[in-house]
Amino acid sequence: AANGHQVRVWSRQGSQTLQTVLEDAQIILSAISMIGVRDVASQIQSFSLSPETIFVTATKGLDPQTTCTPSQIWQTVFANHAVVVLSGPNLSKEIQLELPAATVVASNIPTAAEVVQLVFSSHRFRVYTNPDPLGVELGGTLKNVIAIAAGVCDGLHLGTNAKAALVTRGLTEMVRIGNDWGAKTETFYGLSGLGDLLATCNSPLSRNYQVGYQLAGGKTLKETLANLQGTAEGVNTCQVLMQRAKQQNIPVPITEQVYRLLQGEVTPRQALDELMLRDIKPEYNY
Ligand SMILES: NC(=O)C1=CN([C@@H]2O[C@H](COP(=O)(O)OP(=O)(O)OC[C@H]3O[C@@H](n4cnc5c(N)ncnc54)[C@H](O)[C@@H]3O)[C@@H](O)[C@H]2O)C=CC1
Ligand SMILES: O=C(CO)COP(=O)(O)O
Repeated sequence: AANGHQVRVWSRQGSQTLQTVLEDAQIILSAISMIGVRDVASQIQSFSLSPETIFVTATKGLDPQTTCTPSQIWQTVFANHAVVVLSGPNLSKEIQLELPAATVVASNIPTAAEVVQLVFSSHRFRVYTNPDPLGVELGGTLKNVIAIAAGVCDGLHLGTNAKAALVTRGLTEMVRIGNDWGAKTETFYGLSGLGDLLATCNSPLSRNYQVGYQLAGGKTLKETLANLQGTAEGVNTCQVLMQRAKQQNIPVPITEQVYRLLQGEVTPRQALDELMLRDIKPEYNY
């Protein structure tokens, strides 16, 4: 809107129908939480859209049934449309305050990513393109699980060394899973991976971080989620990730402890001990 584009917003709480809001849209941006993506995509499928309409997805989650990413869902439903992933260290409260931020847009159709880059770039929002949509999307999605762990780390007052180790080894875990999925390693070292890790693992504005912090303070997951404003996608993502890591035999020790903590199988302190007492090993298997 700040760039002079006509913007219409739809939410299921609003008075306008989805069809009215999407009429003649050149770009459709979805920031629906993961749980609603498939439902909203199938509603839109029955509308008549211009073949030029570009879909942009900002959701950071994984489909529990299929392990599909949100962009894979949009692309399956709208096979003939360009789909662009938008992801980065973008805590919405800061963007609302017009503080400077950067993000990444990625698509299999580079010209579509360039259109979206132009539309969203402003003197307060710097947008980079990237040719690896899967990596960009997985960066934003997988870091939510590490942000829960980072909240636990701070909630237990484990110190800066512990946090640095956790985030760094968390990134290694993200690269491992991402590579197995087909994403490029470098993408995870960019804004949508490392960048988003730095933002969400260090900010109480992150809902995923808040979940970990509250659990470390002795709250149950139910109590924590009941008091949370917005969606902490990492809770569901962690389940999907564990399932996939087991199937593919990928070592994900941090994700596994977050999973066990969310299931109530370990306390935050036990999860910490389990991580610290693992077999010693080289940092990388070159
Ligand atoms: N791409 C990026 O840089 C960022 C992405 N996100 C992601 O954006 C998504 C939304 O985050 P927030 O806006 O903070 O969460 P939120 O919980 O505040 O909003 C999600 C919205 O989705 C709606 N929704 C859920 N199911 C629906 C359905 N079946 N039909 C219609 N609407 C439905 C909810 O009513 C809610 O209004 C999350 O996946 C989050 O991880 C969040 C921050 C930055
Ligand atoms: O992804 C985000 C910012 O980039 C938002 O993080 P949370 O979903 O943890 O609030």
